[in-house]
Amino acid sequence: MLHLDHVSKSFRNKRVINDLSLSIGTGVHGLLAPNGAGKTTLIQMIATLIRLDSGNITWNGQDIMVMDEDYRGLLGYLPQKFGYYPDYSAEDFLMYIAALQGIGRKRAKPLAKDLLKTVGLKDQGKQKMKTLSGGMIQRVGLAQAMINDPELMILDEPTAGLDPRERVRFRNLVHALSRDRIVILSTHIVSDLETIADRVIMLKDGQICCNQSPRQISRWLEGKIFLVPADYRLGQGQLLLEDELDGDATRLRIYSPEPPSQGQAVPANLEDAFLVIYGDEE
Ligand SMILES: Nc1ncnc2c1ncn2[C@@H]1O[C@H](COP(=O)(O)OP(=O)(O)OP(=O)(O)O)[C@@H](O)[C@H]1O
Repeated sequence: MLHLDHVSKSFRNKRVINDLSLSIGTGVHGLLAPNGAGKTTLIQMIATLIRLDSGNITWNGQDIMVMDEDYRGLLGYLPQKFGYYPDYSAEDFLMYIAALQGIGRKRAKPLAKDLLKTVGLKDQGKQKMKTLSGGMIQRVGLAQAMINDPELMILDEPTAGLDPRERVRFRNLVHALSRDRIVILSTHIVSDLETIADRVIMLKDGQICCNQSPRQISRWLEGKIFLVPADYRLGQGQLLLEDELDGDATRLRIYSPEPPSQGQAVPANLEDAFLVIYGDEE
């Protein structure tokens, strides 16, 4: 169990993470927030890459900074921009990562092959990294994060820049690999989480403003999302979520705490929640 206790972090005078407390158990935890909300900062603190200004982070009750290498040994991490050698083959790159983790060559070779198979790159192991597609490179990134069979895996915006097909593939892989471990996946793409996240954690003003399952989130918005005619004028407390094309006609998808004078209630989704929570931001 990972526990964050009253964690704060500022850069210059800007408080990015503000007295944040959070407990995380097994399963996929989606960290969902717009760009600049502090996802990477939070993740880098959990990965011990940057220091907290105050508060502490514990793993099963022990301070992660005190655990030091023991903690890093159970951590798998795919950073937002993951550095690799373009002229290394995927297999050599994984062997190199294994060596950094103190895994001997004899064990590393079958391990690298095994991981490449797991991420669907069995036939690309000998290919140079620079010849792989963006989606394939991210899957190698996932494989390197798995090299020590981590109990805690952190993936920072892993689907950024991937095409929709690769995104779905990556998402399914993460889901398959999440059994019996904690996965923290940061994203600003709602669809990355809708089907695979056990919990969706949203950040606002440096704090957690939502920590629920996608189903709980939909229930929270039940009876509050409506389709109304295109000429509908929004009243107080109502929010325009998006224009929806319905046959030839456009209708407005709105959030309304009370039923509007006209229109029809529709099931809520995670995107609605994102727009309701961050609707007042740029
Ligand atoms: N090393 C740093 N020095 C100064 N400011 C920083 C530093 N790191 C982050 N920030 C600022 O902290 C805020 C949060 O950044 P962070 O990268 O954590 O957000 P994010 O939610 O991960 O967004 P993105 O997806 O754009 O990276 C931003 O305003 C950013 O400019």
